[in-house]
Amino acid sequence: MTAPLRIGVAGLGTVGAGVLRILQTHGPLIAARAGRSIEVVAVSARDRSRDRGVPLEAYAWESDPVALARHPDIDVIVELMGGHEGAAKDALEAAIASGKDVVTANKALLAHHGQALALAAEEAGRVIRFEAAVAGGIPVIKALTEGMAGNQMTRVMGVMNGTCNYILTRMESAGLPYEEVFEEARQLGYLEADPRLDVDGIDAGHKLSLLASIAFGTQVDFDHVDLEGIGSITIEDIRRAADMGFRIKLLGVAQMTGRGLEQRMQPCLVPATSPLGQLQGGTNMVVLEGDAVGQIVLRGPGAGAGPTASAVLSDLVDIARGNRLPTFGQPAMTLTRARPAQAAVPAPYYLRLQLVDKPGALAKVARVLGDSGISIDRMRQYGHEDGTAPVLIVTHKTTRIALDEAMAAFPATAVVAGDPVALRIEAV
Ligand SMILES: NC(=O)c1ccc[n+]([C@@H]2O[C@H](COP(=O)([O-])OP(=O)(O)OC[C@H]3O[C@@H](n4cnc5c(N)ncnc54)[C@H](O)[C@@H]3O)[C@@H](O)[C@H]2O)c1
Ligand SMILES: N[C@@H](CCO)C(=O)O
Ligand code: NA
Repeated sequence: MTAPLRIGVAGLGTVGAGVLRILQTHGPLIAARAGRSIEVVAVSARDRSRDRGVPLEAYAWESDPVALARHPDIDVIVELMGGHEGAAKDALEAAIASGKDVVTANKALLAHHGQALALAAEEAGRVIRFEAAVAGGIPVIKALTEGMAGNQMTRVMGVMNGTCNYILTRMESAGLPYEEVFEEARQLGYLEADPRLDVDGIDAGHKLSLLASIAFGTQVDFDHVDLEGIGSITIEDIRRAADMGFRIKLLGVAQMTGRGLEQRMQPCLVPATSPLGQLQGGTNMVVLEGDAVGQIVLRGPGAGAGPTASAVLSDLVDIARGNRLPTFGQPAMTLTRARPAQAAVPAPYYLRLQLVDKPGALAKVARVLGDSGISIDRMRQYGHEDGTAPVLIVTHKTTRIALDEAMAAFPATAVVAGDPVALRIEAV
């Protein structure tokens, strides 16, 4: 058998401990598959004494992750610390500079510095692999980079933040408001240390930007992901959308349009009967569309020790086998800088308005929409409450610009109470 692949693990939290557990329990199985064993030489974390439920005695301890990255007896650094600056970035750069391959679960770091790190790795003849960083245990990077290598990709999309999907589906099933379910998610330990990463769509946006790079051969461009979180989604909209046959999801969509690369991570309505509409709880789903194969739907756990470590192991086995893929599916120097699309491809929208009970109110709203070139597909009015009635409108395809123009004109009609809600309906 070939010499073992020697690894150093930086970060021994949920994922790091999960990786050690798999290596400790499945060592022979993995060695048989990889053609060589994977041996942990040294580990690093902040607190040496903490009980992680896995024995650490067999490994050397490095208190400094950068020193670990420079360790002379290590071939691969597995970075599981997190954060897009500081220790994680320093450790990756040090690893590459000292001739090591890298496996990481750190979507934030790659979303911010992916292109520079990929260039540095390729110049040094090293690889960076990050299956765990996007949709955790779902082998989506592998599917895209290898399984779909013969396709011109047309669209990638998905629900890639389990916490947000948990919150939205729990609001619907328990009939609870956002604030209450958010608190529940916090108590269950689902939220990132900074919950804005989850609920503002940032974490999912990081993941989308990485998929978009591979799918479209473009440099990672997280700054141009159009981000909108789930904080303003109300139980009322979840219920009304359900009445019209939809579910609300924090959905990421990336597609190359005639006007440039569109990247969006925002709450959208999807048909309740579609695979995305059916997705419950903390599960992730990624939809990959290629011109030759059509649509592929992948569903599975996007977080947690086992699923995320499973993805890390897949990268390690690849490296052990000598499968040395470019970071983003093609050499980093050949990735183009995408022109960001200024406006999203037109789509139908869901509009919820609180209409004042006056003769001709509906006609006034319809006129405003018509004046902005928006045509109505379906409409539903509910019973009056306190002199106003909720009205739901599903439009035909329109642009967000036209919709914003119409919404800006609503106050002048004096028949729309409060702020209207507009959500895009995604064809999935
Ligand atoms: N937890 C998940 O389900 C999940 C899923 C996908 C991706 N990820 C990613 O995996 C990475 C790790 O996540 P986690 O949930 O295991 O985190 P965690 O907070 O449980 O563990 C982080 C570990 O890194 C160590 N660490 C952090 N900063 C350090 C520093 N400056 N120096 C030395 N050690 C340091 C900590 O001591 C700890 O052992 C992150 O990038 C995260 O985004 C996590
Ligand atoms: N906070 C993330 C963890 C996995 O990246 C989620 O909820 O999906
Ligand atoms: Na993955």
